[in-house]
Amino acid sequence: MKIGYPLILINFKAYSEASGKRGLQLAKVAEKVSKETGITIAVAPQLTDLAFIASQVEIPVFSQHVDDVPPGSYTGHVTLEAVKDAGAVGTMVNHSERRVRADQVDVIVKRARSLGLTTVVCTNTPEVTAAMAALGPDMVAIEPPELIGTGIPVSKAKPEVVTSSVELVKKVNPNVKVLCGAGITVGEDVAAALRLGTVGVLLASGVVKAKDWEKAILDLISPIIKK
Ligand SMILES: O=C(CO)COP(=O)(O)O
Repeated sequence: MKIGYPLILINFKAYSEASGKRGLQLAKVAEKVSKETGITIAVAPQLTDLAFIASQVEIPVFSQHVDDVPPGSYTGHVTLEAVKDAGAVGTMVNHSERRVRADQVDVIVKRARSLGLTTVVCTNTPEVTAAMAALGPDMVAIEPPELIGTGIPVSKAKPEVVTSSVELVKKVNPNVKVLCGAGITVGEDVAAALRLGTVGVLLASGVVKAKDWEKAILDLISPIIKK
């Protein structure tokens, strides 16, 4: 499954609005808009819904988290192999709501690469973004935790955090793509994020909690749809 840029990655988190059947409905809406516009819209459903959703849509599906353990006697853990078997194209790592240690990120990124899985490592400051970029993920997603869920977009409230993250990643590992997230809800927030040098956004409540998912997604991508 090809991931194009700019990328819109919708994190369903543990929101009841996007779990079970509703999660599939939202993924189908994302797929519809992606197919109609040619913009890559990826989804990160709850783990319990991942395999079912991945089997029903032709857009990239990510896990929200994985553990740094191999298959084996690890009760309650989530392995990279399991999310790959479930149909995921990749995984988020170290989200501020599901932090893991840097040494675990290192193991996960290396093992994901060997399995052909795409990694999006979440970070909270430019310095942490640089450190995580050094581990060689496919993407980093800079998300100041204090803005998450506020509707106050990082790309407008803290543009300097985004630009310094982009600049540091260019220095440390220019192969790593930079996303940003936290408070992103409308097209202008996405346009601002792209102007700051990112190649996409990671978001949740602006879509998951919207009354009209299709309208919310179309608004988000309105600045990037080929005129
Ligand atoms: O945590 C986030 C995405 O992973 C951002 O959340 P919001 O889009 O709800 O601010």
